[in-house]
Amino acid sequence: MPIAFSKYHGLGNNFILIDNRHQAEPLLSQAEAIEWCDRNFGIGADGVIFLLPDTNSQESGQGNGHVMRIFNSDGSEPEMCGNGVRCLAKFMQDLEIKPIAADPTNGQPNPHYKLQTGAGLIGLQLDADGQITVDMGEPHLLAKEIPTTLVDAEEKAIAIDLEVAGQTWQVTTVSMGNPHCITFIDDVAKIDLAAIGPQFEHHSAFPQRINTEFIQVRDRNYVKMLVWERGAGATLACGTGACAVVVAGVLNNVCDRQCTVNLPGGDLRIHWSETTNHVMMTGPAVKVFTGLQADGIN
Ligand SMILES: N[C@@H](CCC[C@H](N)C(=O)O)C(=O)O
Repeated sequence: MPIAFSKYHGLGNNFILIDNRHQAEPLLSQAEAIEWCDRNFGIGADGVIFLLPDTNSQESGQGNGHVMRIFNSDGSEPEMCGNGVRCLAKFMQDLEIKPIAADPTNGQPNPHYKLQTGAGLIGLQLDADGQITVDMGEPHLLAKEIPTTLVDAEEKAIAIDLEVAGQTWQVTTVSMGNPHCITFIDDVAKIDLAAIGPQFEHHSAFPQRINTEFIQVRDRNYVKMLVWERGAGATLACGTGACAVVVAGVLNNVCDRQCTVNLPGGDLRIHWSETTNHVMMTGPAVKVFTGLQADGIN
């Protein structure tokens, strides 16, 4: 049976989405995901995202019965994806899955979905202007949570020197469920992403590899970001990365908690709440096309 799929993007970070609600295992293997993501011989994408049933949450009454899983374009499985989860919220709307009703008395001014992910239960608000606001949960900062060997397991790596490609970079590491290494620099235009990105990704200080964000601060509320993603390479945007950047910016005292992150694909609005410690991310999600798997790809 050919598999039906849809293509969505969040600021150019693009994904193949599969309605996988009828079975608990993803319809594609990790090897097939590599073929589907190939931009020359496949559909082309930064990753494949599956909307799966969540029998546990249905039983416990948590969430509204769905799970997100994602494979990167190299077939690896990350814990979380910020742009991907917004695309999935749009996909759920397009599939006419009923959202949970707004409840302003309970801090929920808009209809929303709840999804289980590798980073825990995520709340997705469907904003009146068509954007999606995601409660990305709390950042994790201990070295053992990233993981990184840059400092002792129970310590935080904030503004630590790291040697990469014969240069010393000052880095801060943050987990938004998945691992990020952030470095603040003078000018992102000077970065040769294809040359330097893989050297960060595979550095021995990061046993589970790493996503790397190169950041130029324009002012405390606006930064410019280039990203090299673990398992996907240079992408036009990274939602978890933008959240990690604002957390790192606050910890390094170069950003405010409310900050716009400008990426090659556009802007994300990030707010790291002082009261809840949760990071909120607001941005768009766009449907590009739907299709049916052809014979050419497995
Ligand atoms: N682009 C995503 C992150 C996808 C996962 C990442 N490549 C990883 O391996 O951790 C985002 O928008 O957050």
